[in-house]
Amino acid sequence: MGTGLFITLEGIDGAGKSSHLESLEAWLRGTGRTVVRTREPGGTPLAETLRELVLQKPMDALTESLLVFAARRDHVTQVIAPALARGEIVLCDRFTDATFAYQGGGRGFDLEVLQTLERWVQAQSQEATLLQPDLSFWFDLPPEVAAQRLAAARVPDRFESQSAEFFRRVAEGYAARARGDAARFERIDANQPRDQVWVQVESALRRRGIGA
Ligand SMILES: Nc1ncnc2c1ncn2[C@@H]1O[C@H](COP(=O)(O)OP(=O)(O)O)[C@@H](O)[C@H]1O
Ligand SMILES: Cc1cn([C@H]2C[C@H](O)[C@@H](COP(=O)(O)OP(=O)(O)O)O2)c(=O)[nH]c1=O
Repeated sequence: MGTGLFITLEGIDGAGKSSHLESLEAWLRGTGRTVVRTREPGGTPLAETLRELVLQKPMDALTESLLVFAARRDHVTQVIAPALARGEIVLCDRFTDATFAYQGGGRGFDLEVLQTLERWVQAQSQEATLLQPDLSFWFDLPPEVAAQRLAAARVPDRFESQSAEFFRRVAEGYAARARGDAARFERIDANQPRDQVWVQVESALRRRGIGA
């Protein structure tokens, strides 16, 4: 892998990720680097097709996990790894932490199976390590606040229409993942006005020497 930078945005639905993506992308471009903005599930024609299925069709948790990891495999090989090898910044709306949070936490699916799929999909040729983000922003917002924001905002998809209890488990899934890899995560207190949320994002970037 080259000297690229892999940044992901995570959090429960309604936590405010999309609201900050554009400013984040613009800020990163302002550092003079090329930015590839993408999302999961999705980011390639095949993965976007799989996204439609995952977001719309009923299926069990193993099928869901296999489809999000199949989408991820295509995305990693076609888009993410090549961009990082060119030294670019990849800014991705969700990645594998979302699988551990939604399929693992929310749906209660076997974390060991998810770890196996993660190893298969994120193995890097000729390297012992897995491809992982360099930095993951975790927009942390109480599920009841996220639900209030979403109720005012949009028609729910298959995940957004889940119960408050589901999102409490998703949030716990994110918390567990963040505990397991504390150096990679920046927890953002998303229960703040937008400008205060942005201040936290920007100061984390500067603290890590990105754009300094
Ligand atoms: N800091 C904030 N305070 C109040 N409302 C917000 C804030 N950030 C985002 N919103 C609103 O909450 C809703 C969900 O935000 P969004 O960015 O779409 O979340 P996500 O992409 O994480 O699902 C949107 O209607 C958005 O305008
Ligand atoms: C990446 C990923 C997303 N998801 C879910 C979380 C979201 O509810 C949904 C799509 O995410 P998102 O792009 O945040 O939705 P929106 O465009 O509506 O803001 O997919 C999983 O369940 N597992 C995964 O591995």
